[in-house]
This record gives sequence, C-alpha cells and structure tokens, in this order.
Amino acid sequence: MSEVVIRSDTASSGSPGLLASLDPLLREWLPRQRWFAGKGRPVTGFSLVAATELLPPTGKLGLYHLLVRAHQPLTLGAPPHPGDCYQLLIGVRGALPPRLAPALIGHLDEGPLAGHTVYEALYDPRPAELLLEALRTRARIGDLRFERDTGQEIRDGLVPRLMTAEQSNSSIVYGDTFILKLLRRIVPGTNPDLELPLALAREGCPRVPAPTAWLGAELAGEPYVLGVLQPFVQGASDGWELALRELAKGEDFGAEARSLGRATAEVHTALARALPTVTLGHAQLQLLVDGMIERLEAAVQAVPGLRPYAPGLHSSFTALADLAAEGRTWTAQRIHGDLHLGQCLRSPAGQWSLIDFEGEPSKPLAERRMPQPPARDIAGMLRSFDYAAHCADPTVTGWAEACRAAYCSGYAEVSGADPRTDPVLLRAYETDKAIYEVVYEARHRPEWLPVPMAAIERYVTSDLI
Ligand SMILES: Nc1ncnc2c1ncn2[C@@H]1O[C@H](COP(=O)(O)OP(=O)(O)O)[C@@H](O)[C@H]1O
Ligand SMILES: O=P(O)(O)O[C@H]1O[C@H](CO)[C@@H](O[C@H]2O[C@H](CO)[C@@H](O)[C@H](O)[C@H]2O)[C@H](O)[C@H]1O
Repeated sequence: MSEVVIRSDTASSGSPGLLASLDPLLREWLPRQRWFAGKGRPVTGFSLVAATELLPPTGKLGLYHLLVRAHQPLTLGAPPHPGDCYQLLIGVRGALPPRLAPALIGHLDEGPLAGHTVYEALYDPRPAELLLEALRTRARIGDLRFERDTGQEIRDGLVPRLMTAEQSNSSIVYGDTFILKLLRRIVPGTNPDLELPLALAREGCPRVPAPTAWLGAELAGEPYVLGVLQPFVQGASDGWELALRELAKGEDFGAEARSLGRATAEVHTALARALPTVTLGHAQLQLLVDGMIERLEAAVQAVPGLRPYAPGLHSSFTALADLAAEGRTWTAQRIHGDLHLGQCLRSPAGQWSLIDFEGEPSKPLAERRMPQPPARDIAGMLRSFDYAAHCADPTVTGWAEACRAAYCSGYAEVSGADPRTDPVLLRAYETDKAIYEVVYEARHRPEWLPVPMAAIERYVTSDLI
C-alpha cells in the first residue's frame, strides 16, 4: 500500500475550484441517493465544509474526501436551517473502467479537472483499501482522524466490497472480517453509533459487535464521527429476512422472538450500568408527551391522510400524561433508539447481535442521546413484528401477536420487568413509532405507506392489549 497523501483544505463557506465544477453534477446525483435526507426539495447549491485530498489527481486515480453542505429551500414554517452536511468520497479518473459504471457521478467539462470523470469512490477497491489502511495505522490526514482499538488486530489484504443493501449510510465489508460504516449525513457531536457500542464493549456485553476502529474529524472546534469499523458477523441473517422466511413457510417465530427479547434486555441492562439513568416525573413526562404531540402535528402536515386519525392518536399520548399527573414515575436510560428486526443479526450459531445505534437519523443528535424509557425500543420491535406480518400477507392474524408475547416474555426473563405491565406507555410509544413510520414511508418508500397506516387505523379503534 502506497503512502496516504495528504493535503487538506477546510473552508467554512465558498466553493473552491473542485466543488464549483462538481456542483452541477452533485445537484443531479445527490438527491437520487438512498441516504439523501432532503428528498422532495431541490438542491440549489453546495458549500464546502471540508475537503481532504487523499490522492492527487496527477496519478491514475485522484481521491477526495469531502464534507459538503447541500442548500435546499426550507419547507413552509420550518425553522431556519443551514442545510444538511454529507460525507462524500469522490474519485477522479481520466476514464471510468466498465466495472465502475454504477459509480458514475458525471464528467467534468470545466475547472481544474476538466475532461475527467468523477465517481462514487466507495465502489472502487483501491480507495476502500486506503481507508482501512488509514484506520490500521491510525493516520492523521488533514482534518481526518483515524483511530482504533489497539487490542484488536486489523490484518492487511482484506478484500473490500461495497454493500448494496438499502441503507441510511454506506458500508464496506472487508474480507467478511470487518464492516466499515461511513455515515452520510454528518452532524457535530458525540455520535451514539460509536458511543453506545464502545460503552457496551466496556461492559463486556456480547450482544453488540465491539468497535474496532473509527474515523472522525474536528472542524471549527467541533468533533464529528464519520465512520465506524466493527467485526463482521459472518453468515448472519437479519431478523427481518428471517421473519419473512418463517412467515412464507407458515412457521412460528416465537422462539426467535423470545431470544430477541432476551438480547434486547441484555443490551438495556448493560447500557443502564454503563451510562447515567434518570427518573422521569410529571414535568419530564409532560415534555416527552409534548414531543409526541408535536411529531403527530408535523406528521399530519406532511401526510394529510393521517388527519382523520389525529384525535384518536392524540388520546394515546394524553393518557400517558394523565398517568404522570397522577404521580407515576418512569426510569429513563440510554437505549438503541431505532430498534427493528433489520437491526438484529442472528449468527449461524443462533446468537443475536444488535447493530446500528445511530437512532432515528432524522432526529437531532441531542434528542437521540437523551435517556429514554426502554419501552421505546420495545415498541420499535413490536412495530417490526407487525410490519413483517403485514408485508408477508396483510390479512394474516395472530403471528405478530404471538411474537409480541414471546418477545416481552424473553425481555422479562432477563430484566425482571415485563413491558406489557405498562400498556399505556407501550401504546404511546407504538403510536409515536407508527407516526414516524408513516412520514418515513411517505418520504422514502410510498408503496409501503399502507403498512404503518393499517396500524394507525387499528390503534384508534382498538383497546390496549
Ligand atoms: N457487524 C455486522 N456484521 C454483519 N453485517 C452487518 C454488521 N453491521 C451491519 N451489517 C449489515 O449492514 C447493514 C447496514 O448496517 P446499519 O448499521 O444498519 O447501517 P444503516 O445505518 O446505514 O442502515 C445491516 O442491515 C446488516 O445487513
Ligand atoms: O435501518 P435504518 O436506520 O435506516 O432505519 C430506517 O429505515 C427502516 C427501513 O429500512 C425503517 O424501518 C421500518 O421498516 C422496516 C422494514 O423494512 C420495519 O422492520 C421497521 O419496523 C419499520 O420501522 C426505520 O423506521 C427507519 O428509521
């Protein structure tokens, strides 16, 4: 591996040469990416937050690490926002070999690199190897900081491949040994996707792959987490695939759901040991309920089909506020924050691991890092059983309910607390999650919208179970 080179140029505004010539190509390419968070609004321009030249364009391959802010018009009534910042790894070549055709961003007609082709470099093994090498050697490249747990070895020669799964970020698998997740939408601050797995590793919790290495930057005095490398769980199936497979065969998922309940409780128990917990009294609960109501109101604006259900949904939240007003308290702790079947990997030996502690990517980091009742994660998983059943066959009955019972029993076996003993809290969180899902699906996968909408309809017409 040749030496990682390195020049860096950090700018808080303005568009140096490369970005100016990339601008029209990115405007067209960026909104088409699965991980682009600003769908539905045009990109009107970019500003450069940081640029690091990893390989100069004088060779066969030029390579740039860019953090760019995408400017988009605000939606009516939204608070002022500078635009989301995205992490890009841009390759520049004279011509793109056919194997890299899917990575094409476009051709540069002007600027310092006129005549060159620009592409998404994560598809290219050479840049991917360069990133792993930088992590292995704990490189400092311009603003970029590559760190690692020196207790874990990173062998050379691991062959990289970009994952093609539908993702909110982008991941490269190295020789089925490691997986590097590069975060796409970047926000300053401590990122729970690194913070929580590190805390769990310190607690010796085996249900989460321990981070091996990570990549970050400090820009304008603020830390940014840009990527995390962790051991790859070989031959794993995720809970979503498994659930759909069992549903297709007409088989029971009870034993797996119960084991998932146990795994969730193990992670919650370890997080409660590792990081502070707090008691939520009336005032804090009211704030939490206010947040749910605000999200409902915003969702109704975004997806008008929700409007007829709004009063019924609202009452799930006020029922929780009423309990708090009567003096009930709850314990809050750090949780996963976006738990669903797709975040659970089962090894061929039958062990479950939980991944992706980033939380709901659309929420502010400070909110994602707040202690919350564990019921929020549990509700996320219960919603997922419902999703799987509905996707397999919208008329199927009993499957999601059986998973729910098994999952809650498994959870109680490890934690000592059965989530079903607090039905008002659980229903409020299931409702909140289904509302989030309605907005998520409307924005990203409109054909899936009927799945959370069916749950919304059920919640407003059924009693607590
Ligand atoms: N440690 C791991 N071992 C095996 N596969 C993994 C591992 N971590 C993630 N994956 C795979 O990568 C996919 C995306 O990872 P995830 O952390 O959920 O990214 P995103 O936040 O982009 O959705 C997962 O659905 C899973 O299939
Ligand atoms: O995995 P991500 O962090 O990207 O989470 C987002 O995307 C998920 C879909 O990929 C979405 O999950 C919803 O769909 C799942 C089935 O595909 C289902 O199992 C989940 O229960 C449902 O919420 C998740 O909400 C979103 O944040």
